[in-house]
Amino acid sequence: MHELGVVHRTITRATEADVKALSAFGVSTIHEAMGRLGLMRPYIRPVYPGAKVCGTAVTVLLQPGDNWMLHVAAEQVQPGDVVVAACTTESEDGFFGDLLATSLRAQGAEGLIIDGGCRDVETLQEMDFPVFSRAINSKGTVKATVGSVNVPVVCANALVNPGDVVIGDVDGVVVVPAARAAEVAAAARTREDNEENKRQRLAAGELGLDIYSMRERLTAAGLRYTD
Ligand SMILES: O=C([O-])CC(=O)C(=O)O
Ligand SMILES: [Mg+2]
Repeated sequence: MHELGVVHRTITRATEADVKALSAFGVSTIHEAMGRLGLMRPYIRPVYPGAKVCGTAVTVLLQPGDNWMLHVAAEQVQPGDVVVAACTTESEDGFFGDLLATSLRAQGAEGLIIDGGCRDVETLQEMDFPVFSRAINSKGTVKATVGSVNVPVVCANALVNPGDVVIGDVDGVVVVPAARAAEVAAAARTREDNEENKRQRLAAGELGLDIYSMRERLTAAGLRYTD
């Protein structure tokens, strides 16, 4: 976030196997499985219903109202990447639309996460090119000031290093450090198996109060029942 005017061409991506393992889980499960870390702020939303993405981060540091670096980033994309664009300060301009989506897809990108605005949403939906953004905004941008590509960025409150795994769905966007990807995928599997057991018991009418042995602690906390 502090290096301006730099493109790192060599990055270490999480392995394909780890990305595939994480892609089986939702954002909420992954965020819990990694110790309630890695979540972007909830103002980042899918631009159309059903948008989902999972892949390795190519990071972009944008300047406000300027989308030059997205064109620079397109050249660094490899199949399976997700472009993650942060900005040096808050900006909700429409940095991205269907032309850039066409370019990113041609390079193999899976989607875009942007702490800024996005436009051409109807076409993005037709293309099924998933974008998660902080705004939908027609306002155009210029190409005048350099930022960086593949530097560590803070995007909507989450630290993203190039090569990390980013997962987006209707619940939000979570970032898993490349070095933790296998461990987090295993923890997510355990968590999901455990949830399936709870789901069945709750559906059968058992109460959370009993499944989680809450009664004693509630009494100790001073909860009283009256008839
Ligand atoms: O071209 C731009 O500045 C952004 C856009 O609308 C597109 O990529 O289609
Ligand atoms: Mg456009």
